[in-house]
Amino acid sequence: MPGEVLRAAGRVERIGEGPGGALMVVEAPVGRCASKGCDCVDHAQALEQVLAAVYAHCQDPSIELIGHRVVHGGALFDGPTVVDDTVIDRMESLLEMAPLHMPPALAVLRACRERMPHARQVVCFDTSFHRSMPPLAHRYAVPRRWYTDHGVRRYGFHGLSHQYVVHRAAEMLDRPSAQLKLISAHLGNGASITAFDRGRVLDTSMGFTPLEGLIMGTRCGPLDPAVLLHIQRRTGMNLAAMIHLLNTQSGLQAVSGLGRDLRAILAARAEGDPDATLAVEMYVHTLRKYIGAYHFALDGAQALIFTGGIGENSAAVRALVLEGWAHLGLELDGVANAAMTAGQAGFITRSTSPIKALVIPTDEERLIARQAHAATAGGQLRGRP
Ligand SMILES: Nc1ncnc2c1ncn2[C@@H]1O[C@H](COP(=O)(O)OP(=O)(O)O)[C@@H](O)[C@H]1O
Ligand SMILES: CC(=O)OP(=O)(O)O
Ligand SMILES: [Mg+2]
Repeated sequence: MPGEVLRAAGRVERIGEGPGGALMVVEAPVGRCASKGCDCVDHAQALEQVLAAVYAHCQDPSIELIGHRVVHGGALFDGPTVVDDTVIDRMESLLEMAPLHMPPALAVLRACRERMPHARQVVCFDTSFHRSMPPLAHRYAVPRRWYTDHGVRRYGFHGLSHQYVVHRAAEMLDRPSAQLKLISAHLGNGASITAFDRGRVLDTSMGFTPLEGLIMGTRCGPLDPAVLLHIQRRTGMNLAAMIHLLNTQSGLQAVSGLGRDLRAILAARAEGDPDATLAVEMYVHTLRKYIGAYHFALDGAQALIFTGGIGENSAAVRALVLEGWAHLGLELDGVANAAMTAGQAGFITRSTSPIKALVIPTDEERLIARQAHAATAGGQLRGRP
């Protein structure tokens, strides 16, 4: 049906729009994604559900194009890319750089190629939007050879989400994005914040992998790398095991002791649980530090965007982050903030506030659909060979 969007278990959508036949968008999930209607208990189950949804569509000859969200494009991909064997090989070489995300994405990509050979596939990368980031932000101050020979730099992630909400914010502010300085906070299971400077990314909080930056559901965010050496000396644990713990057993889950779902942590905080209270305080404190830093790095942002499961749905977190900034020119409208409903986009600052704050539901799938169409228009192939 034209215009129809089917949201199956996990993140498979069939979007019946655009030129030619139907298009399916696949986002292999990382863990529980309850806010989008998926009831999986763990990552393996989520992957199983996505594959089942792919198989359910595989007899459908009208699906001509499949768009995939892929988290890491490294230095090998700088835009949406039509998939062939070489592309798969290059993606294989990036597996280690996003260990939570790349294996399921590749598994789903392979399943789609095998089961739906009639469809073209396009991979759309979280990293592409951040390719415009200047060296002052994307370089780490480490030995030069790490950069030139080993690709050690800030890549940045959630680019599909940041790009989508920046575009929507420009519409809502009625100004071209080339004139806007924006801060976009994507707060989901993974979380990152991006400073957008009049058409390009100035800086973003995730780094070489999606581990750096903000405190997340199960990821640590800020950490002195010397901690790894200290723990290795004291416990004998190897580096791979530590990185695994930093990805899966850290963040809100580690501090609260209550798992990664911020809803449960906020509920425990309301009951006076000290670990839950500390987890929320650390989460908000880290976020406020980044917002302050980016506001100054941009020489003054015009608007701040909240998106992702937490950014879109938690008025409490938004209030904790934004309270007390009137002296900087951001006047929270507490009533508008509390009144925001799921799926709604809108302003949560007073109309007189010089700096605006907006809630914008992200739609990575829609941007993937657009990018997949654009990448296949005229048989054009993008990305470095
Ligand atoms: N009302 C809410 N209050 C606080 N947190 C929420 C709320 N609704 C959803 N969340 C959080 O959003 C997270 C999921 O965000 P989402 O962006 O959908 O995830 P993902 O990063 O997997 O795409 C959940 O783990 C949950 O902690
Ligand atoms: C890059 C990343 O962290 O993605 P997600 O939030 O989907 O885990
Ligand atoms: Mg997400």
